[in-house]
Amino acid sequence: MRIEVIGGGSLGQLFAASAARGGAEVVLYTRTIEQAERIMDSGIQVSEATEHDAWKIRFPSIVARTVDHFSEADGKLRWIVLAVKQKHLNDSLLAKLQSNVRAQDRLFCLQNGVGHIERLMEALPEVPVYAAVTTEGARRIDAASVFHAGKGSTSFGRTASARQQSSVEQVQAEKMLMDAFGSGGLSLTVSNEIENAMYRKLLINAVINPLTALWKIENGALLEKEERITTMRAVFDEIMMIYSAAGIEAPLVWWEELLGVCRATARNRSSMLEDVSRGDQTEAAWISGGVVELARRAGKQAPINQTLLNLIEGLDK
Ligand SMILES: NC(=O)C1=CN([C@@H]2O[C@H](COP(=O)(O)OP(=O)(O)OC[C@H]3O[C@@H](n4cnc5c(N)ncnc54)[C@H](OP(=O)(O)O)[C@@H]3O)[C@@H](O)[C@H]2O)C=CC1
Ligand SMILES: CC(C)(CO)C(=O)C(=O)O
Repeated sequence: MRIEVIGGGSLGQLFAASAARGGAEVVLYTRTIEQAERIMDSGIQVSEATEHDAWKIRFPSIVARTVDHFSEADGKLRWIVLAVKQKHLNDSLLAKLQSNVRAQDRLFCLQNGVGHIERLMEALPEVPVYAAVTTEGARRIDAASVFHAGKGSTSFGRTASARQQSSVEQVQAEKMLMDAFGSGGLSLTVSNEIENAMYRKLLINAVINPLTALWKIENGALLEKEERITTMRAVFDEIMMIYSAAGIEAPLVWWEELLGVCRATARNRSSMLEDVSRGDQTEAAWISGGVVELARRAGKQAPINQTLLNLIEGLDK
């Protein structure tokens, strides 16, 4: 089996290096030639937070090329791990996928937020598209090294509109993927309710990310002031109202779980705070904007999430 990872950032380096460590044949596609050459020369180093340890994976266990070399598979089972950000999923990358990804391939999408799975399924109607929801935390150090900041797990599955009776090939392909990543140190499980995981993660990101980015605080600091908790609750309640109108099952215990994520990631700077601090485009359009779109489709308004989106986009360069 071959695993091809598109995007050599934080998650891309972690997933590519882990799959290679687990014995899969791995190709990592980078945006720049400099990064591909650097990885071919020195490999990828992964620093583990928990083990105070670092490990390295080198050519020939891992091959790096620029994304211009991404092409059709040679008939072998191929998983394509899409590890770019939402903003990178532009027409040019979609066209590249349309030209080179076939029905026998499988697409594994790690993006936070919503909207991308529908878009990919529409662009690639023959291809099995899997949504992946991960609690792994990774931070790119440089072109060839990554910090595995938080050890988590990843659920993956096909959304209801695409889910069919599992074929033997599908079950085998999913098992091979789980085995490869499992041997490399990443825990993956197949989920038959991936939407539930996606909407739970969307809610967590839609509350934590814009507020931490606007207030310029670490995740744990959200719990330090009454005004912050009251604001979080207002965003949470609006999303729960929209989920209910959209027919999305969302238990109230998600509030406690959200507070738990703030505690568990207390010293983290959210990805949106990081993007805003660097002056980069954020994923707000697919997070707060994703909530606004869900509301629109359910015939509801989302004034709080719309305002958060405007505030964040107003900051963007
Ligand atoms: N990091 C994390 O811990 C987590 C991230 N996620 C989600 O995963 C997704 C990826 O996040 P993350 O890894 O942090 O993002 P990064 O910004 O670290 O990585 C994205 C990478 O994609 C590369 N890229 C952009 N366009 C292309 C292209 N056309 N072809 C090939 N490579 C390209 C970028 O290259 P270059 O640097 O050269 O521009 C960059 O290296 C996001 O949607 C995020 O929300 C989810 C959970 C946890
Ligand atoms: C869970 C959380 C909020 C952790 O920081 C995250 O996913 C992010 O920063 O994007």
